[in-house]
Amino acid sequence: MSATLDSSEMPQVAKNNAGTPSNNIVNKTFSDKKKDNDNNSRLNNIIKVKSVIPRKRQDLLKWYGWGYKDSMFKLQGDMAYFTGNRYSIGEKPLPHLQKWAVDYFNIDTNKPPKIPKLPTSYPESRLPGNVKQELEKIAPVSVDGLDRLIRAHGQTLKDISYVRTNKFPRIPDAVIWPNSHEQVVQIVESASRHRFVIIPFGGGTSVSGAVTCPAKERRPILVLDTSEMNSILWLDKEQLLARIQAGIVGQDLEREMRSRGFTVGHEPDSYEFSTLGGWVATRASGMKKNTYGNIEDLVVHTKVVTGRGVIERGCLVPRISCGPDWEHTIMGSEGCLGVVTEVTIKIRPLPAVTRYGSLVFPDWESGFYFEREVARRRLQPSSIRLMDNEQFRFGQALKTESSWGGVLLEGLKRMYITRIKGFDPAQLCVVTLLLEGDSEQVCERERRLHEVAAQWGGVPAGADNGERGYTLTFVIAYLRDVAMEYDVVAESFETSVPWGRALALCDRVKRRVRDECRQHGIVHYLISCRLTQTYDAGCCIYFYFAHNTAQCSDPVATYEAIEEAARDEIIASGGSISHHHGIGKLRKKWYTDTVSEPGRLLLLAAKKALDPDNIFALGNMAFEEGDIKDSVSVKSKL
Ligand SMILES: Cc1cc2nc3c(=O)[nH]c(=O)nc-3n(C[C@H](O)[C@H](O)[C@H](O)COP(=O)(O)OP(=O)(O)OC[C@H]3O[C@@H](n4cnc5c(N)ncnc54)[C@H](O)[C@@H]3O)c2cc1C
Repeated sequence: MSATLDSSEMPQVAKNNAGTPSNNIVNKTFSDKKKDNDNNSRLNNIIKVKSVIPRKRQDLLKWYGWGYKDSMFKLQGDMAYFTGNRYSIGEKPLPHLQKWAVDYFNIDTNKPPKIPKLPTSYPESRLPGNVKQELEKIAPVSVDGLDRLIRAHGQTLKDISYVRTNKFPRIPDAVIWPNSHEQVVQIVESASRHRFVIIPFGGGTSVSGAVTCPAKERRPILVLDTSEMNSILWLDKEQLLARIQAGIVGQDLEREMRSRGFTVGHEPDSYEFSTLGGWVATRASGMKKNTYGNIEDLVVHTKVVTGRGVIERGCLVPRISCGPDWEHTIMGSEGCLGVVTEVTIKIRPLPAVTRYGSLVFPDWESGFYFEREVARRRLQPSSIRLMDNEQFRFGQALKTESSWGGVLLEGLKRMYITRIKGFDPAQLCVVTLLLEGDSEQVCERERRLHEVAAQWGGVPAGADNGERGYTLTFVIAYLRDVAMEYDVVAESFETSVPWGRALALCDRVKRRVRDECRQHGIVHYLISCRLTQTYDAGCCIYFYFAHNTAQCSDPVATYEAIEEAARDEIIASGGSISHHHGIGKLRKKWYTDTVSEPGRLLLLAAKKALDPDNIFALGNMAFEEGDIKDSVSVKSKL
């Protein structure tokens, strides 16, 4: 195997600071043996990546919400704007956003925004002093209140509401930052000896409550922050593979790969902050999965530290017919079976051409049938997304220009679409496209897509609109913070569904949400959806729901009750518990209906086999939350 490495930086060889050999957990792993063979060429070229995100995350990121501290929506007078210059709409007035927010949510912009105050006190750490000292010999440890608070949660509405009001029933007792697989082995051994709980923490972007501390846990909880484990261990240009530590953040990974002429191509909307290990642990899906695959298609090999030892396959092969693929037990295990420390992942040469595109359709059904036909013919470009009319209008509200009507409906294009084609602006829908490949492939694919679009009344609406659609994806995540400042709660939920049931599902879920709002006395709300991924057998539908909380004594509980009703409707309509957001604690209720009893028992058996002491007591999926009794309950169920 000819391995070519790119960095001249010296390796960060893992140190056992405690000075004790790792005895309990398997000492020599398969990939160590492999390293012995390839040592000379690989070890000298480990690339320690300098992450955009510092260890003190709070220096760069908001402690109470989404993303960078310097990036947020602000309402001022009758104008809205987005601060900072990290995103294309930064520091530009958004003349339509405030009117849109008032129209939909009846917000009172004269009231001062509710900006949360940093807590002044935190629960005392329950980590015993002797254990802390032992851990400090392995890797840096913090018991600082804010370090613990910001790693007590992910990004669900409840998480963010609790962090803003300092209402968490339980936060971690300490945070540790290992920088190597070997250090993780020692930490897990220590947990086994001293009976504390470990929560693996990547980017904290979970939207399922997966990373949130189990409220009932009585043992000390240690958050194992993977962010210092972000080295590229080797990169093989011939085999198009790279072995990477699991804590690398998406944007760092992509930047490093691009600078060497490659891409992993996995771009979930959270990829600025989420990590490789998090993607594996949640079975993530990226926006360009049509070209590069979802995470399960990209991963070739994982190395995982469990309570029972290190689990990994002994060879690096593209496929193996060797019984059920247990690596799929790790993918989607949501931190409950162990810590993913290293991942071998496919890489691709950078495409010669990246082209955006957009199409306008007279209504949702036409756009939907276009997408269905594209999937039937397997014509999907890297990304293809259909937005409903509500989202089209929201896109208009985020325009930086002052003329109402929007980019899509400007000038001649506007006249063509509305007057000549006769599209109703209150019905029309937009498809955004992202095409990658060589110039000829991209042109040919675009031509064929336009041909199919024409059959469903679709009209090309230009590259700028497509690009804008994709780049705005990253700022949309910032809206919830400003919404909460004006008493609006918001969240997204998603599903996968067979083609034949998708249209009915969208209809029924929207109707159910409207009915629920009526029953809860909610007048001002938004329910909207888009079709974000397509497959041979169906698609992913992604809903946004937001409402004014004026009528709600407990806004989060009301939101959750409505989302729960929506999920019941999804399941009744033939949809799944989740397409890529995972189960966590939020969607556990539907786990047993999704997986039959033998399936649940198989998961519990895997837990018993890999984590007999219930070190990873996160309480996600089929596992009960928390305290030491739960490990017994897992055992007794078997
Ligand atoms: C704005 C926004 C957009 C999003 N868009 C997408 C999207 O397009 N596609 C998508 O799939 N998801 C998306 N998500 C969800 C989320 O980003 C993914 O679930 C992501 O994979 C989580 O990665 P993370 O590193 O942030 O993990 P975390 O949130 O830190 O953890 C998630 C779970 O994985 C476990 N875990 C993390 N690292 C490890 C590890 N090394 N070993 C073992 N367990 C580990 C944790 O214990 C936890 O149970 C989005 C979320 C937000 C807030």
